Amino acid sequence: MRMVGLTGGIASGKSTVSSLFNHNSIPIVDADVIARDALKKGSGGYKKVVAEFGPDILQDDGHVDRLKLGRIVFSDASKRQLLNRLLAPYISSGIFLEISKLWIKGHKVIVLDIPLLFEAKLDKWTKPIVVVWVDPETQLRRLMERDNSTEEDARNRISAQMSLDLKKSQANIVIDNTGSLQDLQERFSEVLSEVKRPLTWTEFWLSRDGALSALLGVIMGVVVVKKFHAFSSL
Ligand SMILES: CC(C)(COP(=O)(O)OP(=O)(O)OC[C@H]1O[C@@H](n2cnc3c(N)ncnc32)[C@H](O)[C@@H]1O)[C@@H](O)C(=O)NCCC(=O)NCCS
Ligand SMILES: Nc1ncnc2c1ncn2[C@@H]1O[C@H](COP(=O)(O)OP(=O)(O)OP(=O)(O)O)[C@@H](O)[C@H]1O
Repeated sequence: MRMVGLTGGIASGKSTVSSLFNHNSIPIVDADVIARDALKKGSGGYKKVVAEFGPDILQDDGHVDRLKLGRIVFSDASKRQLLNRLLAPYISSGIFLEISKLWIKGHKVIVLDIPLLFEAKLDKWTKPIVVVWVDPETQLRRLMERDNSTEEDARNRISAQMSLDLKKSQANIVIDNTGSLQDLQERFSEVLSEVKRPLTWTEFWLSRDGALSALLGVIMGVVVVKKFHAFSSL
């Protein structure tokens, strides 16, 4: 199985690119969705986070006030590290579970949309790594427009992540998303054909069909050797 890593900076356009993959029948594992589940009221992650951050981060209905928690962690690196540490086991096991489900279904190519792919050192499990890059002014503008946030909040969120230029330098494929959605669609078509090229042997053996072929090969090998032994001892 080929596990494509999709990452970038906040509001650089990862979700937009991941929906293009989805429209082309390539399944997505979305770490933001898994992280949201990990903070759902009553979950293990929720309990740990509330125990550490206190009930002040809750809304009246008991759900986490994400805007409030976001303001706290994106303006304080130590609080952010604490939140990351508390949620990391739930997020990584959630990612593993989603990958396993797709493996069982026999998918050959999947995309892991993980904003903190490099920061969480998950990059070593994915190849190729696609980084969605935008120039800093466009990133700030799109983030403020999308989240209806102040410049200060937006800048805090951007600086909570590894620099987008550093991510770009570690990518196998870069999508420059500074232009229009039409430009993005054109670049995406090139990327899609790269991502869909035939699997390498390693990727094939890591897929469900490859693993089953290997298992079948071993079983047949054992049967042939046993038959040969039985025949030669006559
Ligand atoms: C702090 C929280 C509650 C804010 O929620 P909110 O709904 O405002 O933002 P959302 O979850 O949609 O995240 C938006 C983007 O913020 C960035 N981001 C999220 N968490 C982090 C983090 N810990 N460090 C740096 N950037 C982050 C990502 O680019 C993400 O795509 C939430 O982001 C959270 O629980 N973060 C910790 C979990 C995590 O690490 N998520 C990223 C998955 S790899
Ligand atoms: N090429 C583009 N032209 C104009 N707007 C765009 C373009 N690409 C993305 N956008 C818009 O920019 C915003 C950020 O994009 P998107 O939500 O895909 O980013 P993201 O990287 O997934 O963000 P996050 O890290 O917060 O999950 C969205 O409002 C999206 O509609």
